[in-house]
Amino acid sequence: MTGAGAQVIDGKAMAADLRGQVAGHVARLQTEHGVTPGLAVVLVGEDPASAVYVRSKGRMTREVGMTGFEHRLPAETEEATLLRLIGQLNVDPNVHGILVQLPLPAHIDEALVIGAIAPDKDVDGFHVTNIGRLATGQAAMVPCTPLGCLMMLRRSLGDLSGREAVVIGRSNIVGKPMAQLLLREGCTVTVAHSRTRDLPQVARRAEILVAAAGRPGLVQAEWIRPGATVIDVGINRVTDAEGQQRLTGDVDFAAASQVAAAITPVPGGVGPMTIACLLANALAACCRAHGLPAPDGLTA
Ligand SMILES: Nc1nc(=O)c2c([nH]1)NC[C@@H]1CN(c3ccc(C(=O)N[C@@H](CCC(=O)O)C(=O)O)cc3)C=[N+]21
Repeated sequence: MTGAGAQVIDGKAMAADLRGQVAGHVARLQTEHGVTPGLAVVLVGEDPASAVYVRSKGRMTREVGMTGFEHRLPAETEEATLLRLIGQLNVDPNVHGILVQLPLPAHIDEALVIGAIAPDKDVDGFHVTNIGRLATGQAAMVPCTPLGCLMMLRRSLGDLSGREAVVIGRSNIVGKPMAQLLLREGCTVTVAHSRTRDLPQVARRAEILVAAAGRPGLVQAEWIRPGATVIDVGINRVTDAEGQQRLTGDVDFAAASQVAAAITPVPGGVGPMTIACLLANALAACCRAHGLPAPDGLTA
């Protein structure tokens, strides 16, 4: 079962397709209801990697026909100032989704800031209300990265129920909500992390392996059960032997491809789907704000 070469799940193409569907719904909302979804992105500080994501989010927001609002605040912005801005965005009828780019500077309490976002505008799905809704099976705004991963898994495997899933990583933004989503799909879910004993052996149980540890090349070929579907959430900036900066995942892609049945690449896998799901969440938030049902199939 090895050596055949895994099917590469094309996140870039899936994301373009999803954005196309979002654009269709945005156009329909405009003609039938005179409503344009608005997405506000707040960036505090000058982190260059963050600035790149904010720019591509802004471009794609406009490409699908939504209104993008960008708020760039200096790194020394006071917490109270940021909270005041969120308060204004919460009541702005033209803003249906709010994303505060993380991480925030150390002097700002992230939990306080996320908690200040109106849950129905929380397109990241980070507010405790949305996490609680997800965990109890209520309609929730689902975090974009796990949502994108789920869509790719469904595309690759169809029904996920009864599958053995292992998530490596227990972060609030990926590992924990990913585990909740897989549980909701009927998977048997193990959440492994840096303290897990014999991580390779635990990983080898997985028919579905989600690597979200933030450690470049952590997952080796021997960690993978033959025929597994591998989702690589890692987006690590590394310097290669020639001194070139490049992006690499948490999985040793070349080696893993010889064992897995299907695998996502980095770049071009989870990253583009994350942004497309953000737009899908903003569309859903806009629909609900106007008493309309969120379009089927675009969210979880
Ligand atoms: N509140 C909040 N929500 C986020 O969703 C959030 C955040 N904060 N902080 C930063 C991280 C990072 N993130 C990425 C999204 C897409 C790509 C992406 O599309 N990457 C491309 C490559 C881009 C490149 O070449 O740099 C790819 O993987 O193919 C990367 C990173 C969202 N984040």
